[in-house]
Amino acid sequence: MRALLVYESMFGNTQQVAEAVGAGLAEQLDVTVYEVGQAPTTVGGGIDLLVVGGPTHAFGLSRPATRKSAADQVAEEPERVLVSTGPGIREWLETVAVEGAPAAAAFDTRVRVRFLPGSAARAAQRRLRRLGCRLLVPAESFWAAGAPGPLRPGELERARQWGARLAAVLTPRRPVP
Ligand SMILES: Cc1cc2nc3c(=O)[nH]c(=O)nc-3n(C[C@H](O)[C@H](O)[C@H](O)COP(=O)(O)O)c2cc1C
Repeated sequence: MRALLVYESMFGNTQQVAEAVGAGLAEQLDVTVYEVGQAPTTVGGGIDLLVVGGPTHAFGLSRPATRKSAADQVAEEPERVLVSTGPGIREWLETVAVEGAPAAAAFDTRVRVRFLPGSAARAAQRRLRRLGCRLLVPAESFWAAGAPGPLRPGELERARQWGARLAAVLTPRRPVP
């Protein structure tokens, strides 16, 4: 079975999580991981699972202004590299054509601050549903220690396990871990 994972990342946290989720999915599926600027404009009927991930910006999916704010932050720190330089997951989900009602799931990265609401993954999940996708599991968040980061300890392993579990839910021939 085939999976497509599309991620957006400014500072690199979501990119790392995406690669870990991809590794978990690859334990059972044929998976291709795309940075959103490189992602196809059509998700064909041969894709069984579509996974999208992005950073939470201003309580939801990024917008041009929030991406500019992140890019400005990166520009001030010469050791950092901006990962996504073009449109984000919001824009990709607004324009992509999805064929064949695939299964889907969404994740984000964000900072764990008390009473700070909002999740890019939940916003992406609503859009995936509108595109006719069947959500396999609830939206998942992976935690950064702050903006820009780094990720909290253990989050990459949790991301790999989440990917492996997604694949197992999609192909329940083996017991779900
Ligand atoms: C402009 C901007 C707005 C943000 N807004 C939120 C927010 O509302 N909630 C949150 O939990 N984190 C917020 N963050 C933190 C990011 O979600 C977090 O640093 C994330 O891991 C970044 O992922 P990336 O490295 O893939 O870009 C914001 C970061 C930026 C740059």
